[in-house]
Amino acid sequence: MANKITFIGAGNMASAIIGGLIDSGVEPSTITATAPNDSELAAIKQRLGINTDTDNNAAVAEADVVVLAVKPQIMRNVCEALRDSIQQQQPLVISIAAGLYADTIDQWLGGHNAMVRCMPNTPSLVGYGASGLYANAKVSDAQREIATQLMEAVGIVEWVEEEALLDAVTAVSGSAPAYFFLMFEAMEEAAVKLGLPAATARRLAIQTALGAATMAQQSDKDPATLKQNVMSPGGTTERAIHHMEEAQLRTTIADAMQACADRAQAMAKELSGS
Ligand SMILES: NC(=O)C1=CN([C@@H]2O[C@H](COP(=O)(O)OP(=O)(O)OC[C@H]3O[C@@H](n4cnc5c(N)ncnc54)[C@H](OP(=O)(O)O)[C@@H]3O)[C@@H](O)[C@H]2O)C=CC1
Ligand SMILES: O=C(O)[C@@H]1CCC=N1
Repeated sequence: MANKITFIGAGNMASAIIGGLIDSGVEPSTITATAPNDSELAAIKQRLGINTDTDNNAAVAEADVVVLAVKPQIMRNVCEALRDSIQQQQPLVISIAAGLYADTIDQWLGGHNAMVRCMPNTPSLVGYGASGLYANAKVSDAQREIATQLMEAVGIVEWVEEEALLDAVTAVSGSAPAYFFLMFEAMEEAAVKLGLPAATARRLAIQTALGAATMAQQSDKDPATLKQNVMSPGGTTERAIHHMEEAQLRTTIADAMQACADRAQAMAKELSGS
């Protein structure tokens, strides 16, 4: 693992990764996070015991790895203000921003940087993250290994060799925790209509998702077979699944994921000015 990691931005995604890193045994004193707002930083410092700074340049000065974790829309200003420090320090730069090309960020940072683009997701907080990674040509094998170790500390890692595939990663894992949370909301609402107390419904739905995910992960059977094993002929599950297929749930999911990937691509074009 790298000696010193600095996160530029200390919001939802950065704090999920930092929380996961600390739980996996990374020493909090080796991590620094920045944000413009002192009170937000005080809370994260107290909760996680890491270093914090409102000065991005100072936080980069001794970093081996700099994780860019601000919103895509402000990335340009943040990077241009960091250009001299990054050029001097030459850290491995990892951007977690959706829809921003490695080349675009590299240019904003002055060029010739070792850049990894990472698409993580928020379950990193609990060690169940799923991250897609892409490296530009400046990234050495040793730096790839550092990026792998960093993100494996909070979940699984898949490398892609074509940057455009990160848009698909965004659709299948980066944004996808929200799809499952929507499913929990919908199942809870429906179960309440069926008469269950909300808290009971929520517990049952979440535990069932956990069980299904764990089975799908551990079993040598594919999801279609596992689904079939729940569907007794003429029984209850068959009726529910038939309803979902009739309502074109698969098409809805495919369209939603396409919209997600399209949005990532459109953001990259808008924000790079191309
Ligand atoms: N949320 C998610 O599930 C995922 C997010 N991402 C990517 O992660 C990035 C961050 O998203 P998310 O964590 O959700 O966003 P948040 O808004 O939660 O976090 C952004 C952080 O950046 C800070 N910030 C704002 N301006 C500056 C600045 N000039 N210098 C340093 N820090 C600054 C914010 O501080 P303040 O609050 O004070 O403005 C905040 O701490 C985005 O690029 C997004 O695309 C990727 C995958 C999943
Ligand atoms: O919604 C977004 O734009 C970010 C990127 C992936 C998850 N959240």
